[in-house]
Amino acid sequence: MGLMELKGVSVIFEDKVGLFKKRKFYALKDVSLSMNQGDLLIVLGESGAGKTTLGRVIVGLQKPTSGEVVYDGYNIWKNKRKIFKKYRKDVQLIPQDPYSTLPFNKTVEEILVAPILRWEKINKDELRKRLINLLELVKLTPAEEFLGKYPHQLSGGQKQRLSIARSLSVNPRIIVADEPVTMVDASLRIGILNTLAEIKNRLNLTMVFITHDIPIARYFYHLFDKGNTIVMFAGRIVERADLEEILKDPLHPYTNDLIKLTPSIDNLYKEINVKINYERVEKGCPYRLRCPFAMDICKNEEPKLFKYSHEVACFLYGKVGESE
Ligand SMILES: Nc1ncnc2c1ncn2[C@@H]1O[C@H](COP(=O)(O)OP(=O)(O)OP(=O)(O)O)[C@@H](O)[C@H]1O
Repeated sequence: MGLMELKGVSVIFEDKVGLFKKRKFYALKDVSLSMNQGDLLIVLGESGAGKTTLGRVIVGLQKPTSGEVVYDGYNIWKNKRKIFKKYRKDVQLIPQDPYSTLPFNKTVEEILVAPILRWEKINKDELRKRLINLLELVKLTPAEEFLGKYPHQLSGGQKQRLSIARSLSVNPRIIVADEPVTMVDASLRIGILNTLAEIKNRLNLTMVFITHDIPIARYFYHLFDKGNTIVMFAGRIVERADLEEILKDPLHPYTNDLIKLTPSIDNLYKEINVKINYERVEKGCPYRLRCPFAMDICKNEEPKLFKYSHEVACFLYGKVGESE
C-alpha cells in the first residue's frame, strides 16, 4: 500500500455545445496511481489533458465522480471529517500562477502565518523561527527583510518562491507542483527548479510535478535521476514509465508527437487550446483523430493501459491480456 493511491478515479464535467446543449466529458477517466513517501511523479501532457484536474483531485480540492482517493490507508471522501482535515493539511498545492493566488493586501509574514495558525498553537518566538526557516528554505534571504513586504514588491520568481513557502508552511508530506515555473521568467526557472528539488530531498517529500514542457520535466528529473512519469491525454493515462525510458522509447503515438514537437511546444500548446473542444471523441481511443496509425479497432474500443516494454494504452501494441 502506497502513501497515496488513486483507484480508478474519474471526473466528469459538462461543457457547452452550441447555444443550449451541454455535453458531459471525462476530465479524468479511470486514473489509477500509487505513490510512496519521497516519490517523484511527473505528469506530462498538453493543455486540457486533465493535469490540473488530477492535481486538484490529489490535494482534495476536486471530488472524483467515481473511484477512490486513498491516503495513509483511508478513503478520504468516505471517512471522518478529522481524517479529511489532516489529509488537506498533509497534501499541499503549489499553484501555477503566483500572481493571482497571493493576496495583494497582505505582507509576506501575514501570508505565511495564516495557514500555520489554522493548524497549530505556536508561541511568538517559535512562529518567528518558523517563518525565517521557511523563507531561508525557499531562498528568500535575508529573511527578515522579506517579512514586511507585499507581493507587489516581489519579482515574479520571488512570488513563486513565496508561494512555495506558503505550501510548505503547514509541514505537508505531499506537494503537488502544478506548472511551477510556467509563469516565471525563463531566466529564473532553473533556480526555482533547483530549490524545489533541494526542498524535496531535504524534507523527503512526495512530489507530483505537473508540466506540459518536456525540457523542464527532463531538467527536474535529472536532479534526481529517477522519476515515474505519466503521459496524459484527454484525461487518460496513455503511457507510464520512468521519464528517461519514455523519452528513449516512447510507445504511444501521442507521446511521440509530444516529443517531436518539443522545440515548438509552446506553439503546440496554443494551437491545441483551440483544437481541443472538437477533438473530444465519444467512443474509441481519444487520440484516434490525430493518430497517424489509427485502425478500425480504435474507432470502437478504448485501449486500456497494459504492460508492453512499459505501460501504454494503445492497440498498436496489442490488447490487455494479449502480451501475457
Ligand atoms: N470546473 C470545470 N468545469 C468544466 N470543465 C472544466 C472544469 N475544469 C476543467 N475543465 C475542463 O476539463 C479539461 C481538463 O482541464 P485541466 O485544467 O485539468 O487540463 P490541464 O491539462 O491542466 O490544462 P491546462 O494546463 O491548460 O490547465 C479541459 O477541457 C478544461 O476546460
